[in-house]
Amino acid sequence: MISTDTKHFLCRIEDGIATVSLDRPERKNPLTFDSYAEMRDWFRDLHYDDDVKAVAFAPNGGNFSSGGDVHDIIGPLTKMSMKELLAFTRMTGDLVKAMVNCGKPIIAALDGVCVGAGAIIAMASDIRIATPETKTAFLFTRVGLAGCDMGACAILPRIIGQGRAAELLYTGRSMSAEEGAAWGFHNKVVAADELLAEAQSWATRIAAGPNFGHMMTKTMLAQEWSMSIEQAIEAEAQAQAICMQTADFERAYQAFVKKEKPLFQGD
Ligand SMILES: CC(C)(COP(=O)(O)OP(=O)(O)OC[C@H]1O[C@@H](n2cnc3c(N)ncnc32)[C@H](O)[C@@H]1OP(=O)(O)O)[C@@H](O)C(=O)NCCC(=O)NCCSC(=O)/C=C1/CC=CC=CO1
Repeated sequence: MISTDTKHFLCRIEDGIATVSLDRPERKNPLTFDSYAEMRDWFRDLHYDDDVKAVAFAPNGGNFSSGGDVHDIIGPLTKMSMKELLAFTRMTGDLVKAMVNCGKPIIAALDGVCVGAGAIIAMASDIRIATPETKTAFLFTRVGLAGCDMGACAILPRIIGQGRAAELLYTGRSMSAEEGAAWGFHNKVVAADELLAEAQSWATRIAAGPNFGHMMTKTMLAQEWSMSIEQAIEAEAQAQAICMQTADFERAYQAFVKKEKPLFQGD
């Protein structure tokens, strides 16, 4: 196992899975200016890291994240110029872009508090596993802001539908794990003591697949929403043709012929 902890979050890499978590459990893991930027840079770099095939984004101390740090961020924001404010809001949006553009599937393990920017990180992940105690709230309106933060109005309706997204983003109310599962936000709900193993098991299963193909799937999942069906079919034709030139595609064929299970290597 390799430990690549950063200044603001914990990171362990084992068998191609990076398990990361925010590291301020005593405050339920809020994000500071620096931790947003560090995480954005980490996801940007991860796209090019061949040692990591998938990410498990874990809670710490029973909570996922309490969102933007009220003392480090919310206070100072009230005194900033428009130029400084825009630099901040663009930087936070860049974290979501980095997650979406990173070609590695991200499995979020959500427990306890998952609010504000924490809910956004959950939303920007590919798969979400929760516990019965998980409470997810896009509570931006509760701090006097618009619900449309970091791409929420584009991404959340795709996951749970426009009406439900509107409800959560206008009211800032908490979505329970049960509701999240019924609405398609949570892929699965498990007991808290099973959560991390469950998320890592999803990550391991996905990492054992054709990683180049996964990168294409992730890219297409993100990009095809703004395409016509014709454009989407053409984009997938091109993506799949490229995948047909990979060694993993050849391996799958050879394994089928030999009646074996393919061992994908991501090339
Ligand atoms: C609902 C809560 C998250 C949790 O409530 P509860 O379980 O009762 O726990 P508490 O006792 O309130 O909290 C434990 C201690 O942690 C401190 N704390 C909690 N949240 C934060 C935070 N976000 N920043 C800093 N510190 C936090 C809390 O003060 C306690 O410490 P003490 O014991 O020393 O007092 C509840 O805590 C809560 O509502 N927290 C605030 C949530 C919030 O408003 N988050 C920010 C939303 S906005 C955002 O996420 C992002 C942006 C980015 C983009 C643009 C603009 C703004 O913000």
